[in-house]
Amino acid sequence: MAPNQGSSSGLSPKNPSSFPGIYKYPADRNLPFKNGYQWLAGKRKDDDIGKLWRVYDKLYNLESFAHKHPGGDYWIRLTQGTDITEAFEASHVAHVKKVEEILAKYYVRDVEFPRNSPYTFKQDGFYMTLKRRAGPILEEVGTNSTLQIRLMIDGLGLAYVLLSFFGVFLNSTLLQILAGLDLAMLIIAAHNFFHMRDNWRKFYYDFSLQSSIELQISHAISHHLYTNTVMDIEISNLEPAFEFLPKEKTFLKRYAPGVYAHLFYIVSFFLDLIKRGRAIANGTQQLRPENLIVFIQLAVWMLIAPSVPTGIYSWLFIHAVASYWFMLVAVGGSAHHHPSCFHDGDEARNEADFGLCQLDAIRDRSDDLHQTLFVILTTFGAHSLHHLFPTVCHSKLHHLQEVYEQTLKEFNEEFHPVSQFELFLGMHKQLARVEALPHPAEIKKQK
Ligand code: HEM
Repeated sequence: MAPNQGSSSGLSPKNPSSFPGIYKYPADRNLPFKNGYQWLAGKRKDDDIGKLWRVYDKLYNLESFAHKHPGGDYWIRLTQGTDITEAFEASHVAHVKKVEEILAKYYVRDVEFPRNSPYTFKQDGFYMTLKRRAGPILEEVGTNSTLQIRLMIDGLGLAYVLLSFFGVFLNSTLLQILAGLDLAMLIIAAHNFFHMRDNWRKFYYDFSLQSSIELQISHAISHHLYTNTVMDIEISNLEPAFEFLPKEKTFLKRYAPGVYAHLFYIVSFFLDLIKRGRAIANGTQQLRPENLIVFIQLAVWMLIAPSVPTGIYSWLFIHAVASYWFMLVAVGGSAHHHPSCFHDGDEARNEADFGLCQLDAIRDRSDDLHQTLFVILTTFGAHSLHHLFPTVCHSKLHHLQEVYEQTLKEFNEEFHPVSQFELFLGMHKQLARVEALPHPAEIKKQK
């Protein structure tokens, strides 16, 4: 199976990606109502390694290791039958030697065909150099959450319970709006926790109509590891409403989202809930206990509200506010959809170093360096460092700033942050963009 030589001319089944590395159009990419589990099933077809796990060009049998995995058994179980090279490298920054020694114990055999991924992890490349520098720092300060950040998220959780209770009980629109905003901030904070070593705070995510395990697949495994490529389900899930990849688009596709985006943000969580219900009903997804949290909320609110219809209305209203604010921050002001960010279809680097490709697909916010941890935690801040080291708690990322800047300098790489307002405008410009960006080296020359 020879890799297809991709080009910058856009996407088609024959030429699926800017990266020569992606040589198959992702299986089931365009399935309607697709969820993360179906994305993984598509990846299993593409990676084509049976029931084993692939890391680089070796296959491992991690079946008996899953329950011993310090990061949580579900990462291993979910990814059975797939190439986990990106997940393996990006998840383990401290104690790398120990992790590699454990992996070696589960070796089965070599694999003969190339990885269906564009990314490289050369030892003298940007990412592995930075990782080697970050390792000892993280071994000293730890990767886990601090008391301060735990108090922040628990405070948001408590505030949500109180605001929603009194908002529904008193039928107060103001308190319900505050509850919805608090819920959106709570789940953005919970996003930090579902990336990390297994911990219960990830379940704060399930206080909303979204689901922590679904996001662990669609966000942590798909979006984080294949950012803005055809393999990023956060891109394909929004299509055809939002077409972020640069390619031929009708006038409506380019400009109409500016009109309906805000309506979409309001209903987005409800669409996710309907999609989950459908997937559970047709057996492509299992009902999990945490999926019931939102229905328990509904039942309690129906009981404490002045009337049953008011309880139902309050539930719809609070989740609509949460959906709107979350989507506005996550999509409307996303650090990935500025028109200067790489999107599949743009010209790719010749050497697709994993870390540099991540950075090509991100624009940091210019004021993040001066922001409080609370703002970083509740607005997807410090995005570049978070993408490079997703399993490291946001409270520890600042320890890596110095080696990050030093390594960028040594590799002669610069990534200019932009303001939050530019990110909001940029998202609409990216939707309208049909021209491919030139090669990153060309962009640098033009600056
Ligand atoms: C889908 C692939 C994988 C994912 C997403 C993943 C995720 C994680 C996460 C989130 C942590 C906690 C990191 C931290 O606290 O710094 C972790 C730790 C760890 N993982 Fe994995 N992992 C994966 C595969 C593997 C494999 C294949 C092995 C070895 C066979 C492994 C061995 C370990 C070990 C030993 C630790 C503890 C490291 C330490 O002490 O800091 N993981 N993993």
